[in-house]
Amino acid sequence: MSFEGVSYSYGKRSRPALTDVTWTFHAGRTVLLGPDGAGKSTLLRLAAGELVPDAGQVRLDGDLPSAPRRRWPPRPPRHRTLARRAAVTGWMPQEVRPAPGLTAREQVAYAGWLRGMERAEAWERAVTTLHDVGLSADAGRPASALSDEQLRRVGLAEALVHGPRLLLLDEPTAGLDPAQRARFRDVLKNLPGDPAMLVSTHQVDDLDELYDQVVVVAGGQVRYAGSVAQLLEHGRDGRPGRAESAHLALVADAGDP
Ligand SMILES: Nc1ncnc2c1ncn2[C@@H]1O[C@H](COP(=O)(O)OP(=O)(O)OP(=O)(O)O)[C@@H](O)[C@H]1O
Repeated sequence: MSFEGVSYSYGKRSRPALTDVTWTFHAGRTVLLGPDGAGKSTLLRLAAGELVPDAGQVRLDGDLPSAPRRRWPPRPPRHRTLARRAAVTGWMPQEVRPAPGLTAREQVAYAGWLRGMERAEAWERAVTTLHDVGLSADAGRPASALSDEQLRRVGLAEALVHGPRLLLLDEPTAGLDPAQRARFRDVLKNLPGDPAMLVSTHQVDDLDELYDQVVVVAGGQVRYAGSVAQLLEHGRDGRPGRAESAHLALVADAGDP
């Protein structure tokens, strides 16, 4: 997936959430870092096809460019592009909500159906996907009765059920305690098929356990894209291996608080 000169604003009067972002996602696991309001969620939502750029293009490998948002009426190729992106990507937003009245299995199967799977296939795949995220025992429970951490795993299963090539996860471990975070990280590490991932987070203590690439976003721009090992060399406090200081140094360089 590549971003080519992508800009996005939520409204005419608001400051752009992303400005002229050019960046290419490479296979593997990439973590997206940056302060609050940096533009991480916006970048992920553009990657998922949930938002359409004001300017520039977000492309899957070899696909058609997405038309700029303000071109009207939208042309059929754009719809085909977005439909394909929905099939190829799996998207987990920051907040996973329980679907009222549905069990965990029904919620995951419904997500599969929305992504174009046959009903029977989605129903069966919901079982294997819930197994993959360690929730087999809870598949028949109402989603609303699950803990916050279990609900995140339902959200992950929803993102995975249709077998995407690229997982896009927006702060999947925010608000979890350290033990829950470690459990969620193990689930991500051991997913069958080892899908490519782009994951935003504020947790920087254990980056190298899961990720190989890092992107740092600040002020709506990509300030750094490279390997985790290279990022760690950016620390200013003379303590190599400290992702926290390395990432803060980059953000400070960008003039952000
Ligand atoms: N729905 C929205 N309407 C208006 N402005 C928005 C909306 N969503 C985000 N923004 C603004 O766009 C900018 C980028 O926000 P975004 O959520 O992408 O940042 P983020 O890096 O994901 O932040 P966080 O780590 O707090 O989730 C911010 O200035 C934010 O206030």
